[in-house]
Amino acid sequence: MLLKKLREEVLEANLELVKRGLVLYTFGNASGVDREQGLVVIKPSGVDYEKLKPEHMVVTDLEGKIVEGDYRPSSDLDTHTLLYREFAQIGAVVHTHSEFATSFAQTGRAIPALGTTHADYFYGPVPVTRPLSDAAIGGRYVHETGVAIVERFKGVDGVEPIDPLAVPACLVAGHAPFVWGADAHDAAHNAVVLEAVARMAFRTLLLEANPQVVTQALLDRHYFRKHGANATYGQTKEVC
Ligand SMILES: O=C(CO)[C@@H](O)[C@H](O)COP(=O)(O)O
Repeated sequence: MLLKKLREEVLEANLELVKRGLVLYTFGNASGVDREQGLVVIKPSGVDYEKLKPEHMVVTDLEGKIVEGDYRPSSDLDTHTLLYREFAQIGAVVHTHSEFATSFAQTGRAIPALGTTHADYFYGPVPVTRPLSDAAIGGRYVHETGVAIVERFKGVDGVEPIDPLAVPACLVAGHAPFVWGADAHDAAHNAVVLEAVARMAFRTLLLEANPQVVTQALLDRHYFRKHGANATYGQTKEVC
């Protein structure tokens, strides 16, 4: 059985989504990548989380071709593999339907950075993709989802490019969040925090107080603590 340790890490990340209430039934998924072997381990499609075991995970190459597995890979495989190909420094991807982040996604709204909790994890608003075209619905929806995320971070159509290491999440308009990290544990952790900051933002905006968008200094506070005082925003990325 290939990649035993990575399978266990990806399983733990999938179960963390359930434990933290970010998914129901078989919703959502997690995957991890072994960059040296160019292999992805992803959750099987439609299998109850209670029954999931490391040996149920599906192993594919970076193009999504199945290398080892008795189950169908997650239906979101194309999005995961595209993100691995385009965001060369990420080690894992998580997709959830967590309630507050999904509410922002369903309204096509980015999650604004309204506090230090947000700023400590996301170097600015958590963006939302363009709406996916009707042509994308159906067989190509999952692929188009990945394309829309990558285009948003590359700054296609004149929007500001975003460093995926500085903002490890994106809301898919009309759908839900995709989140990533250095490894499966980190990606799941970021997904949990994303839901927490989405909930805080939702309630802050409801209070209709004059939300204090965090200052550059607050964004920098954690970013340079995490990436080093000499880091330069954007240079930590290998995104083409
Ligand atoms: O977003 C969706 C469906 O809208 C998927 O993420 C499902 O929620 C989980 O599908 P599998 O990973 O079990 O194929």
